[in-house]
Amino acid sequence: MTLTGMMLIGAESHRGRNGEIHAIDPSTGAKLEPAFDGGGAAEVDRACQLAWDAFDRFRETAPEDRAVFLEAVARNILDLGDALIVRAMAESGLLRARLEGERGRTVGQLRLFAAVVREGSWLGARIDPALPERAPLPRPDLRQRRIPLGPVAVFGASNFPLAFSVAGGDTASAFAAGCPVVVKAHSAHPGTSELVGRAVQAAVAECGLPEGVFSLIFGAGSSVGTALVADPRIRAVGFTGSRRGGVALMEVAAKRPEPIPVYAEMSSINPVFLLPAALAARAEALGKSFVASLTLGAGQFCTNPGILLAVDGPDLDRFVASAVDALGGSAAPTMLTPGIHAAFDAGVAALAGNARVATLARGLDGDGPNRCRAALFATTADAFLDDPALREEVFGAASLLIRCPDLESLRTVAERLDGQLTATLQMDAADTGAAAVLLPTLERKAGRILANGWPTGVEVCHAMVHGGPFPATSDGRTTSVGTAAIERFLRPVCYQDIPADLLPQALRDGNPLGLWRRFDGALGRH
Ligand SMILES: NC(=O)c1ccc[n+]([C@@H]2O[C@H](COP(=O)([O-])OP(=O)(O)OC[C@H]3O[C@@H](n4cnc5c(N)ncnc54)[C@H](O)[C@@H]3O)[C@@H](O)[C@H]2O)c1
Ligand SMILES: O=CCCC(=O)C(=O)O
Repeated sequence: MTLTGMMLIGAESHRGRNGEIHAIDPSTGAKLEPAFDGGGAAEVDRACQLAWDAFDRFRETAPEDRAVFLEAVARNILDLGDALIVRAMAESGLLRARLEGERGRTVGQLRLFAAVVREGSWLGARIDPALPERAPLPRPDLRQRRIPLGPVAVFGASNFPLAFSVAGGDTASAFAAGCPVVVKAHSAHPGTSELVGRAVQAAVAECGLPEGVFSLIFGAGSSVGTALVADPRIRAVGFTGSRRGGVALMEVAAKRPEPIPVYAEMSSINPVFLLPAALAARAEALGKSFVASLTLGAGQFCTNPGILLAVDGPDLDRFVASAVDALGGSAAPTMLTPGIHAAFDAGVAALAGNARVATLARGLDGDGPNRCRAALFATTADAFLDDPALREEVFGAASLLIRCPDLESLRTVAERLDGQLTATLQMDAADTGAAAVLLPTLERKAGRILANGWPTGVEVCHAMVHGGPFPATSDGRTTSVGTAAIERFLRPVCYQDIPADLLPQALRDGNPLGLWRRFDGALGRH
């Protein structure tokens, strides 16, 4: 497929007039062709109107039809073949194996949501039949199902050009819920976005859905994103990116005459607790596996282990020696964009220049622009508690070890942490007591708690939580990965004494969709 540089507004390919966006190959610094047209208020208005016009029809598509649509998107992405991988490699600096894996995750995610849509429990069907004889008052017939919120604005993320972008988890879960989607493409990978966007656009047409189910808009800067979130026809937002960007969009959404939910995944330093017995038993192995997680994909994961906490002593010294050795020999991969590389270098320079922080190791330098030289720093619990700057995310392969005098201080530091996507315990059986003391704190701080693993690499499944209290996300009640992500885009409606032929299929007598429903309190296929 030849790239055109045009936006996709419903079924049309559309030329924009608001400047040009060029992808940059971060491994060379070279501009990539073609130029992509920037959109503006006119494109936002048209895409939102089409999305609104499509909403009532799309939300009442039969579960089977919506599932077939999600599967068509997955198939069309695979049909793009190697051209998609080659373009994504050029635009992101990510390696082929990583992007092929990410494509598998993206397609698998779409198919998983198709299965969820077919299964139907997301409809949350409940029926409390009328009790006309009840005294002192009769009960009316009450039936509840969940309906989609309306058109969703999705912001593609720079660090997962497939799995968190145009047809990534936000889009898949919004489609599954029955919401049309308007994507604001990330300017780091416009070609990848156009390719995937065309795959989605074709699926909409193949499935006979209204064209406004999907649009894709480009735009440098903040104006397109701001206009999209402010548009009254947009009813929810999915975002993965910087804390600054996410908070700005939360403010736009909150100031609307009708505020809407923003599901922004923003900033997390993912603490890892190295508990004493685990350190005593396997400090060297932990040092190596930590560096493997830290340097994966140049550390450009929101789940990257950005701080380590441990009780100081000889076992921690063994961990440090092993980690320093592994990190000192780690190559310098290309980062996603010059801006992300500059932010990483600035964050590392700030830590290196902090009088209460020691630089333990730096990775190898690399030839070429935008290289990520991994970094490991150390500080004390007191310094960490005193200095809020030490709690900020440095996006990339940088981590800070907090040497704590004892387990009590480990817990004090844990209590001071901001909200996190993950918290990890490296523990052996003899650490169970210490872990049990930390657990209530970690539950309050994080969306996912791991034992003896590393936080990078998020499973897409039913039990996953990729979320957490602010600033990890804007709304810690939800997840952006896994099938529970569909919940973000639904709301309940109760039908009281509504005549049978007006009821939605999900709530009709005889259960025509064969759903699991809660009937008078009992769950079953009633
Ligand atoms: N949490 C994560 O997973 C994650 C992922 C990628 C980047 N980041 C962080 O974000 C930094 C910048 O990277 P990025 O470009 O991917 O993220 P970003 O937040 O700058 O941009 C993400 C998207 O939001 C839009 N946007 C940003 N600010 C906006 C505003 N004020 N109003 C309207 N739209 C706005 C951008 O145009 C882009 O489409 C990185 O250095 C890193 O610190 C975090
Ligand atoms: O960067 C955010 C997502 C991280 C992720 O999905 C993973 O670690 O697999």
